[in-house]
Amino acid sequence: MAMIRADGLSIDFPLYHGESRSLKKTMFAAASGRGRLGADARNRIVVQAVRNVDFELNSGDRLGLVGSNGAGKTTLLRTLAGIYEPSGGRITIDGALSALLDAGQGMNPDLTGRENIRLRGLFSGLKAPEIARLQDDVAAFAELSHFIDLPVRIYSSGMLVRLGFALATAIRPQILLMDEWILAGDAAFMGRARQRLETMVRGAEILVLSSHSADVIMQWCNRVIWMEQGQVRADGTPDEVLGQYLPPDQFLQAKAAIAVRAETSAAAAAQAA
Ligand SMILES: Nc1ncnc2c1ncn2[C@@H]1O[C@H](COP(=O)(O)OP(=O)(O)OP(=O)(O)O)[C@@H](O)[C@H]1O
Repeated sequence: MAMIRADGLSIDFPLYHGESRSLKKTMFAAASGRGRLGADARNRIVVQAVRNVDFELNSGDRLGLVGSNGAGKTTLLRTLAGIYEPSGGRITIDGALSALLDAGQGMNPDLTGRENIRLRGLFSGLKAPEIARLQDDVAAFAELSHFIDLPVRIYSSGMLVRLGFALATAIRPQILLMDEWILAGDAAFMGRARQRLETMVRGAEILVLSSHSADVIMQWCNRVIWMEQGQVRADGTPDEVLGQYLPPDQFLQAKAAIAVRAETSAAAAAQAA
């Protein structure tokens, strides 16, 4: 069973040369009222990107992170991925984790798509027949046709997203972290990506997704944390949290769009039956 727990988690970024008295003054003045700058134990000025955050996620939780620019969503994801060390508090993670934080992350741009898949398979300890299956699965899902045998550096951003997503979900992680770059995929890909993710999460895994799109959060998540200035402002179901986070008209619009989509797919399923 997968699990993630954050206890009193804080992440500070020191601002170098912060010892300078005039810079300190300027920074504190610039931040007055926002409360995002502080000083660490060595009296350096720090940006407090995440402050005292607590949550626990268990198998089946699909968490959406929302909040304005600079709220701390990406920093939180990167810390869960092990890229940043907490400055305070702790994170406990139980389960194999895969992070999709940048399109092209972990890929060698000079290798072809197929070679990159092979590399990832080798890195994950797979044997030759398993790597061959992985290559088939990823190539089929990413639908890159002949581009799969061309260097990744010539891929469009959408192609890179398709390959990255297919790869990250092919070697079934128990915990998947995603930043919103996945939205660079086109509508048809997004539909297939959601299905693949739903199958994965139905197998009792955990998803953490940061996005500015209420639509995506409503479709993909069953829990939402609203972050502001590095802190948790609200934590609950998508309806509870997005109802507070979004202006009323935008919330109703997003709900209506989801309802229409559900009706359309139910009608399509009935027709196919
Ligand atoms: N490497 C860094 N060095 C210094 N400050 C940083 C660094 N990374 C992020 N920050 C600061 O931490 C705060 C949180 O940034 P973060 O990128 O986590 O926000 P976000 O919620 O993901 O924003 P957005 O929606 O714009 O992507 C911001 O004030 C940002 O300037």
